[in-house]
Amino acid sequence: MLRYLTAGESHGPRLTAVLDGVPAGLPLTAAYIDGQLARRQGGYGRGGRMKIEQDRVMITSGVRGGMTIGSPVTLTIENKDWENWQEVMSPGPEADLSRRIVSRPRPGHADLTGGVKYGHRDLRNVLERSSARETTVRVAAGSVAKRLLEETGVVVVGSVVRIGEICAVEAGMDADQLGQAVESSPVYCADVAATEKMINAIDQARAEGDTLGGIFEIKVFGLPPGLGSYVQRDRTLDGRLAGALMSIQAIKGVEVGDGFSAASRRGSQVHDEIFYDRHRGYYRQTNRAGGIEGGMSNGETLVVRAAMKPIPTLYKPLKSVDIATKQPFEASVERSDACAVPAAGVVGEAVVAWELACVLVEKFGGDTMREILRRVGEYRTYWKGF
Ligand SMILES: Cc1cc2nc3c(=O)[nH]c(=O)nc-3n(C[C@H](O)[C@H](O)[C@H](O)COP(=O)(O)O)c2cc1C
Ligand SMILES: C=C(O[C@@H]1CC(C(=O)O)=C[C@@H](OP(=O)(O)O)[C@H]1O)C(=O)O
Repeated sequence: MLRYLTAGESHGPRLTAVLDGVPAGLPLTAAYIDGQLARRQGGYGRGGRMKIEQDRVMITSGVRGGMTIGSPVTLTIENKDWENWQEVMSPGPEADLSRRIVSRPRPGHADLTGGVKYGHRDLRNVLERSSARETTVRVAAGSVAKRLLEETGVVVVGSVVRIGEICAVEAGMDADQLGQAVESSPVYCADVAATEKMINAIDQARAEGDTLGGIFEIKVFGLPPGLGSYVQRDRTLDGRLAGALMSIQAIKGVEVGDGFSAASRRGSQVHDEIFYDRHRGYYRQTNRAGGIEGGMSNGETLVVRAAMKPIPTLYKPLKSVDIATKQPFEASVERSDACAVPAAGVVGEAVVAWELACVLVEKFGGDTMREILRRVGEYRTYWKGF
């Protein structure tokens, strides 16, 4: 069984993840994880914090000589901003808790409800952990899953398909084409014409003190069929993926395949007819189901989308109430992202990769990559001839 926990505050010294159940014999380097971390930092629309951070992972257990050894993998990432926050954020008695107190909750953030729930009158104790800074180490964990999937021939590619009102046109590219198009775009969008409009929309929102949300899409190529299950509802692959994507800060909707639009069409216009070819095995001519039927991968490309709300911290003030004075105020903001949909897409890849690695390891078992690869190969042959 694969599992992990993360820890760390946004302005604390570092973020940590401990990954348990990673099979032995997986080639893994810090450089590979750093590449994914850089992608998360790179998307257009980020604020001042990304100019301070240069995320790099330290692997402090579970890997020797570039290869996992089966014991827990510990990943840590430093917060460079910690230097500016030591007096406020120090875990020891020397911390000056009277400085930078937050008593003004932001609408749309965890501040107010988190403060009441945990009894914090200084809402900093809430925002430090609710912050999406935590997604840094989730991307690091997801990178290990991505590596595992790559070894089995599975490729996960995320792309931005909407920023605010600007929508990208579906391009129908294969894994390589899509990956290259996305990587070369400042907003990780495969549609070149839409990209420019998206950048303009972000710039305009920022100039007006406002923020933008959008939609990213994750496609997974080469996934073996039969991952997930229909036999218990908490084992359904779509259920697990939706939960993982919804757990990302500011994600408010998830759809699989045609998702919400399928609700308005007839069954004959929605379901993907089944065909068989001796060389290809079972296949579909359409993929409206997005590669999942009955809670299991069905061998077609997996397609999931997630909708992100606009960033809640606005330069243009929203009304709120100071919890110390109970007086209304209009929030003042030090810094914030204007749009983080491209970054969220990279986080989306990571959480999807993690869930897929979990169900793959559940189905094919094995303490070693060698066992997993052999079983995946046998299963793909079995499926074709079934
Ligand atoms: C990559 C990323 C960056 C984010 N950056 C900010 C930010 O700069 N300011 C902000 O207020 N919210 C930001 N958010 C969103 C908040 O973290 C999120 O809205 C908040 O934790 C409340 O959770 P909820 O929106 O899921 O209800 C970001 C989210 C992601 C995924
Ligand atoms: C630090 C990251 O994102 C942060 C997520 C975030 C929030 O409220 O979620 C608020 C901002 O942090 P700060 O208040 O320190 O500027 C973002 O920069 C990151 O993605 O690495």
